[in-house]
Amino acid sequence: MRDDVDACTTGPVAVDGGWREVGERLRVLRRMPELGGLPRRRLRELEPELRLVEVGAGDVVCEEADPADRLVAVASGELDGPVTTVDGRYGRTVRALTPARLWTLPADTARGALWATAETGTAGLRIDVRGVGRHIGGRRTLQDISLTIEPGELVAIVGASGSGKTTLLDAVSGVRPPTTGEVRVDGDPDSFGYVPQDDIIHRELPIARTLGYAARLRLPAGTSTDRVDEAVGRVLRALDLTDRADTRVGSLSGGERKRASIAVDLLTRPRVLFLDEPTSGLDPATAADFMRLLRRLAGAGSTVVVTTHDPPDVALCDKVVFLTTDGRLAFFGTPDAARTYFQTDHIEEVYERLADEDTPEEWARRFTAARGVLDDPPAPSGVPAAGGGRPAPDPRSPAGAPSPAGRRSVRALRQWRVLTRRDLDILLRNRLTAAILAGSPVMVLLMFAVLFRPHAFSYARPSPAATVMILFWIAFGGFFFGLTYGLLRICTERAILRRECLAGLGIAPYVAAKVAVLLPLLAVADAVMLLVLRALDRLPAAGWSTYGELLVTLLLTSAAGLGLGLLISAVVGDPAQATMALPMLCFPQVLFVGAILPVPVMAVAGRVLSYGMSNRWAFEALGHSLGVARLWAHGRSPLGPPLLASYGATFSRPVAVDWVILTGFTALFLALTCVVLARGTAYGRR
Ligand SMILES: Nc1ncnc2c1ncn2[C@@H]1O[C@H](COP(=O)(O)OP(=O)(O)OP(=O)(O)O)[C@@H](O)[C@H]1O
Repeated sequence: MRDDVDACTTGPVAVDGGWREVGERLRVLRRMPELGGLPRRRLRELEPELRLVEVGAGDVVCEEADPADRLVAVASGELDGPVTTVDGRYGRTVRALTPARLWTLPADTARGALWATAETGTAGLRIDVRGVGRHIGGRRTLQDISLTIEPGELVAIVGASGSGKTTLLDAVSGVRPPTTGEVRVDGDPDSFGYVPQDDIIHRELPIARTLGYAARLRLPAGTSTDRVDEAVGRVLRALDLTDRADTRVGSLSGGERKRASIAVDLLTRPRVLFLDEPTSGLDPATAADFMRLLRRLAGAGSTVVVTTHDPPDVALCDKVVFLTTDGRLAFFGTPDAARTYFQTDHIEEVYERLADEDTPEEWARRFTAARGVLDDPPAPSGVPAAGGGRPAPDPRSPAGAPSPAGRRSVRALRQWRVLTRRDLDILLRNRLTAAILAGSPVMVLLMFAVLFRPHAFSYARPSPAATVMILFWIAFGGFFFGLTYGLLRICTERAILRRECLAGLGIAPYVAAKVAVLLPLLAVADAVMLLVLRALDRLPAAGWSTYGELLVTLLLTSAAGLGLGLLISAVVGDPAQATMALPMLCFPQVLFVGAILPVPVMAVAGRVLSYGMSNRWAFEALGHSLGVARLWAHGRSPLGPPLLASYGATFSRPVAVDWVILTGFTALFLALTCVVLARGTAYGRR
């Protein structure tokens, strides 16, 4: 985006407004609706950027091809239409109808000011990286990196593909802590943003809605709805996304999605912001625009660290980190110092030099020797300047990386409420998922109806073998619904969760929100299953209390299935693995439940395993509630008594005991889910 109005119009020439111009500027800025509400201090910062220009009749004031290029206030004369706003809403060519005098301000500058004003944040943080290394799968992907990033600096990490840029960013940000060395953050970060390479916002929701939920999760408890809307509107304006506010994230272009992704972290002004290749996939103009926005964020005080492949990005940064092809530090300093150090005019040539000349060890050794005379600031007292120092961890950041302690202002209950609403919103908007959730119980019910004959529970002509199968498959149905409802819920949004944990989200509210949304749906599916099977006479006539008991049992087995599904979803890496795990989770719950083979008849190992099957307790509770022992013993089927003998005391346990066991399974699975997620998200431990 160009800063100079003369560059893209046919006529405008800057004029000297004399002493009156100086007094006029602030008044003009205040009149510009796009800047309404900016504090006087910010307007004063914009003042020098405002220019008075003259255009002749018919001259182009603003070109369609350059939407959002500038803001214009007409001092005298007439234009043939409104000029582009800061969010680029008009985007049309505007000409002067008469000779005119105009005040012009680069829209990029205005956006930067809006952005910097988004929150009255405090200064950025200083980050000391000392002797950081990382081993992945027995391989050293990062080796002995030591550098200091000052508050408010924009720093680029560059290097060849596979050189360890993302690994370094993750280590510095704490997303994946280093295996050796440490990262110290000077101060207690209460705002910490991380924007990974992938799109990591829910694709189902419109961008404004996504930001609304993100704001409610990030802004302090008690923030009013108006304030949330205001923050969302401001960030949308600052990132040129206002006219896409109601567009589903999945329907945005790649560049728009990138901006939407960073917008989430700009709702609260982060003191430190890490971005992994934020400009990849953007056209050069958008990429430059984006980097200038980061530049302004750093200018407003935040510390910003990006990885990038694009040399033009580096030019806008205060410092650049060059990595050798095997993850060593080849250089750290200003871009100008880099050109001097590598004796080249162009940053892109550094890549070639690092790849083709000398070994990575030699580059690293040379920089270690040279860094004393370069512009790397001296290490703070007590911290070695480079090369594997291992000072004692900073008590304020015990993990050797920024701690989340300061960001617990959003209470767990509030997080749970926001996440529950968001999960429900996502579920309802994703029609395919909603159809599968509603459709699978219907399909299962249809199969039951086709499989079982009516009257199996009739006292006059019971069918003991059929009653066993009906009980078992109902129990399994409840378990299966829960399992499948939970299985894809976490693994599909793992990156989003990791990012939200960095912003202060608690794991427990996250898991509790999943349960809060899915359990009522499961209750409906279970109740419908019982009602339909009763209506079709596959279940016996019995009082409300009996059916109430059956429903509680089914809901508890569904809850256990849901807990197991969420646990597996937390453990696996992606949806394909979760889907592959499904049969392995179902088989034991069929074989070791005691329906196909009664527990007393099983081999010892099978009997032991049956204790760990939640379905076993559901099956036995259902049998107890429906009085199958009495039916088999005294019903008119000669098969009943011998069958009962093989089942022994299976159905004699009080239902309440089975309920306690089923509740225990659910609690255990959910607790394990939280533990797994906390271990998998750097800041999830809370
Ligand atoms: N989970 C992992 N398992 C195994 N190796 C890994 C893993 N993550 C990264 N690596 C390896 O570590 C090295 C550095 O990876 P990293 O993603 O940090 O590089 P990069 O410089 O960011 O690459 P690019 O520019 O292509 O994104 C690579 O060789 C990569 O294959």
